[in-house]
Amino acid sequence: MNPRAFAIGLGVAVAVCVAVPAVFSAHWVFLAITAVVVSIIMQSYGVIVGRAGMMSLCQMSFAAIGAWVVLKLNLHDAPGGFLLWLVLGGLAAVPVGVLIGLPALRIRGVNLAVVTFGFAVSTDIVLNANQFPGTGELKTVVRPELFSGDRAYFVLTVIVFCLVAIGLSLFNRTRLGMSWLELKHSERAAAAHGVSVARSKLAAFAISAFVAAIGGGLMAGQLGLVVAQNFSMGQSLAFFAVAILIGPHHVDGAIMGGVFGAVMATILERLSLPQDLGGMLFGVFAVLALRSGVSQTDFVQARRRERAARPLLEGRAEAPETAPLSPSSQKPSKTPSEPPGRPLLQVSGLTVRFGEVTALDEVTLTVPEGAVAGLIGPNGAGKSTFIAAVTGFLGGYRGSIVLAGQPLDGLRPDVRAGRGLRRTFQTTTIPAELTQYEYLTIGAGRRLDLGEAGELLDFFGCPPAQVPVSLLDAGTRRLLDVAAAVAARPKVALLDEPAAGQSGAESLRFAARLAEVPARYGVAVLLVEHDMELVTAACSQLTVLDFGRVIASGPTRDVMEDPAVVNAYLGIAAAPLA
Ligand SMILES: Nc1ncnc2c1ncn2[C@@H]1O[C@H](COP(=O)(O)OP(=O)(O)OP(=O)(O)O)[C@@H](O)[C@H]1O
Repeated sequence: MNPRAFAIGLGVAVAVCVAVPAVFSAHWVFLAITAVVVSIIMQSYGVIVGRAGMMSLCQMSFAAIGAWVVLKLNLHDAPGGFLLWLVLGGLAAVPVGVLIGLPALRIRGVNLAVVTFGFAVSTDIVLNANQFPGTGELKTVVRPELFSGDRAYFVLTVIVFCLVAIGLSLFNRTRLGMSWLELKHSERAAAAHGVSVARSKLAAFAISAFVAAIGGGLMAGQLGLVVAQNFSMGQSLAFFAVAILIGPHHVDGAIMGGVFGAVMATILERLSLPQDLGGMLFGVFAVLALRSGVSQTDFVQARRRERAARPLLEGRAEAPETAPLSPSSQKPSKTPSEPPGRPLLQVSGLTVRFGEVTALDEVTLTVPEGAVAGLIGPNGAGKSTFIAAVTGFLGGYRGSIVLAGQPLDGLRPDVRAGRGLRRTFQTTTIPAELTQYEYLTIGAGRRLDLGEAGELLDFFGCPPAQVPVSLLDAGTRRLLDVAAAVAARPKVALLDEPAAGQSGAESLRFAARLAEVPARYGVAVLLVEHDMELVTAACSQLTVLDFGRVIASGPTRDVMEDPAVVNAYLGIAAAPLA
């Protein structure tokens, strides 16, 4: 967490805790409590909707679990008191959250929304048929002595809000927390970075359920007794709309959402406007936000980050070349010809069929330690299919894939990534709201220090680490993707057309850098490219595919001069090698 933002946030919280109880009437203090409680529930939407990008319409059902546990324990005068009950209520919602999250492993988007809405509807029915504990006995929740009055209870809710915000902010910095952002944009990219998509999704459901239930428990403490309508599916829907619109994964967004959610009704009443107007407005804005895919706080933060980063880009335009290259890679037109090391990635007899189409036919290929190996071929030759099968994104292949002596067959993509196999995609899906540094951290799977991140970015010709992805052009995003793959220090990085979108000069510069990657970072490379100048400059060995079959393989120079390759791929335009 940014220390300045933390200090400001804490200062504001203290000021609010002093000012609101001192200045506001009892009615407004009560509304302020509601606003903070809703803000806490908004933070649960922030986790599941804002960060992990999953459409959950049942957060109020999780809140109901928290309230139910608090009321039940209160009814039985359970030991520990309200604060312990609150935590137990949160914990009780966790397994339910995981259970509701299980379908999310297979479905997403609107289908997931329907499943979660189904849970909200069921909860509604159960709650309407059964009273909350203590309702019959009229036994209201006993608040902690220190926070028994509404004014003091307001302070308690603010403290809980701050604790949740700090907890989530710390968690967001962990690998799992960061992985949510990538999950939101592309599950495939997350898996390629070694993120277990299942674990990441279930963790998001579990944590969001916990936070929502804490909010529900606090609501029980505020009202004394609650009824089913406090947690209705309509409420879940309305809050979801607010969350999409405002972006409660930012603290200010959660507060705005809470204030809107709690105070809107009162404001409309005071203005003599119909209550439906609030819901309609949120509905319209939420649809707009869904269409643009950007919430209000995301938009504002992105602009702020971009403004701060622009001077860095301007400075860079004056001095684009900073990373030192070793003398051996200064002349990119020369074909590297280092003797290959021991075999690192060994692919044997790889065969992939899509129905009648044989995309790969008994392909055998080896990437030696310390090498940049090239894989070329005409469109549709099977290059991307090869990368997908080797990295585990395509099951059902025949043949064997061995990395550093360990067979990988049957393993999930994220497990293969963890074993030291990273890939990039032809189409990049880097979350635009991240900074380059944050994206590198996700790719690396560990916290990089800023110096290391800066060196990597500089080496690949990317701007400084703090520059947000939203300011990068398509070609630079591809380079960032390569940097993120290398940042993980895998054994082998498989790069699928990383230089697409680069000018001729940029691509030769990239070739020089790529040729240096094995020695500099200890990462062997398999490069899929159409740019023959780049391939010639970067690769010491080459394999050529045509209609899924290997038609030539060996040192780059020999392969490029092979008549079969010239006929099938290079054609008469093949340039003579330097
Ligand atoms: N999911 C799929 N379903 C059916 N056929 C597929 C699928 N993916 C690839 N193919 C087919 O497999 C063959 C190999 O495709 P692949 O994308 O691997 O080629 P490529 O060499 O990467 O081409 P390019 O250079 O255009 O990226 C093609 O005939 C393609 O139409």
